[in-house]
Amino acid sequence: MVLNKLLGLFGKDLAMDLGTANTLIFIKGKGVVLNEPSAVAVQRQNGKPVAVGKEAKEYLGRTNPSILASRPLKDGVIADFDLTRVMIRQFITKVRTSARLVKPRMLIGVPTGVTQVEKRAVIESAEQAGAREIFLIEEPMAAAIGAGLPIDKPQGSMVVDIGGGTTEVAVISMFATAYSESVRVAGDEANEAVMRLAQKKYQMLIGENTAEMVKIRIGSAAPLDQPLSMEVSGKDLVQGIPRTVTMNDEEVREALAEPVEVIVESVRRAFEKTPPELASDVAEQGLVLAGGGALIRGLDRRISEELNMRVRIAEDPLTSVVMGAGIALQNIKEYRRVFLN
Ligand SMILES: Nc1ncnc2c1ncn2[C@@H]1O[C@H](COP(=O)(O)OP(=O)(O)OP(=O)(O)O)[C@@H](O)[C@H]1O
Repeated sequence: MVLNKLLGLFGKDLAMDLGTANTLIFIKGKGVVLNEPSAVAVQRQNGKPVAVGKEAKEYLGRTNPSILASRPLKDGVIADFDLTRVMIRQFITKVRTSARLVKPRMLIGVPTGVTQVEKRAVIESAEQAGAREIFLIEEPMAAAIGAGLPIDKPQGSMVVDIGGGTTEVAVISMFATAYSESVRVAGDEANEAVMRLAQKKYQMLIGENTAEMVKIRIGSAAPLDQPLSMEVSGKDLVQGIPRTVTMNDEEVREALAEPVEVIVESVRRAFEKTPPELASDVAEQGLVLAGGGALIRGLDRRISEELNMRVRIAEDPLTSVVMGAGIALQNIKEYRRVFLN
C-alpha cells in the first residue's frame, strides 16, 4: 500500500491509442510522445524483443525464420496477447526514459462494442506492461473530444473514425453516446483490396506495406482532377520473378470501391438510426472524419455528396483519439463519466 502510494507520487498519467495500425502515447504535461506502427518483432526461440514500432514494421515479410515480426492487433482488438504485451512494454520503455514514468495510470482507447474478453485482454496487457491503474475509453468518444466537438452540450455531434482495423461511427450528446457502430472494415481492408488488384489484374504478388503505399499515394474514393500513377513492384505469380507495373488512380479507386462503400453505408445507417433531433443537429453542424482513413483522397467529398451533408476532416486525424484521451485524462473530473470502467 505504502509502496503503491509512493509510486503514485512519482507516476505520471499516460493516454494510449492502441490501434490496429498505429500506437500513440500522450503524457500529461508533455503531449504526444510516441507515434509508431503497432508492430513488434521477437526471437522465435525465446520471445525476446528484437524491434518495435517503425523498425518492426519494416521487418514484416522480410525477416529470417528465427525472427517473428507481427502486427499483434487485428480489427481493432488484440489478436495475439503475448506479442501485444511485449509491444506495449517496449513502447512504455521507450517513453519512460524521457518521462520518468513509474507505474503510470493509463487511459486506453478501445473500439466501441468490444467484448468483455477483449477489454480484459487490453487491461491485462497494460497491467503486465507496468501500468498501475487502467481506464478505458471508446475510440469515437476520444476522437470526438480530440477533434474539439461539443460533446458536453445537449446537441448531437457525429464522428466517423476510420482506422486500420475498424470504422467507428458515433453520435454523441451530453457526454453520452446516443448511437454507435463499429464495422471491421477500414484501412487494412483497403490495403487488401490493392493486393487483390495486383493479383487479379497483373498476376503479381505485392506485400502489405507496398499495398498501403499505393493506397496512400494514388488511392481515392471519388474521381480526381489530376490523374495519378505510380510504379509498383512485386513478384510475378506464375514465374516467381520480380516485376514492376504502373498503376493508375482509376484502377485503384475501383479496387477500393468495396471498402469505401461499406464506410459510406455505415454513416448512412447512423443517420437512419439516430433520433430526429440529434440527426438534425448533425445535419446543421456537419460530421467530422477522424483516423488515418479520413485522409483517403475524396472520401470527405464522397460522403458529403451521397448524404447531402457537410463533412470536415479533423485537423490532425491520425492523432484525434490520443489527443482526446489525453484531454480526458488531464481533466479527469469532468471526463471520468465517459470512461468505460
Ligand atoms: N494519407 C493517407 N491516405 C489514406 N490512408 C491513410 C493515410 N494515412 C494513413 N492512412 C491509413 O490509416 C490507417 C491507420 O489509421 P489510424 O492510425 O487512425 O488507425 P488505428 O487507430 O491504428 O486503427 P484502429 O482504430 O482500427 O485500431 C492505416 O490503414 C493507414 O494506411
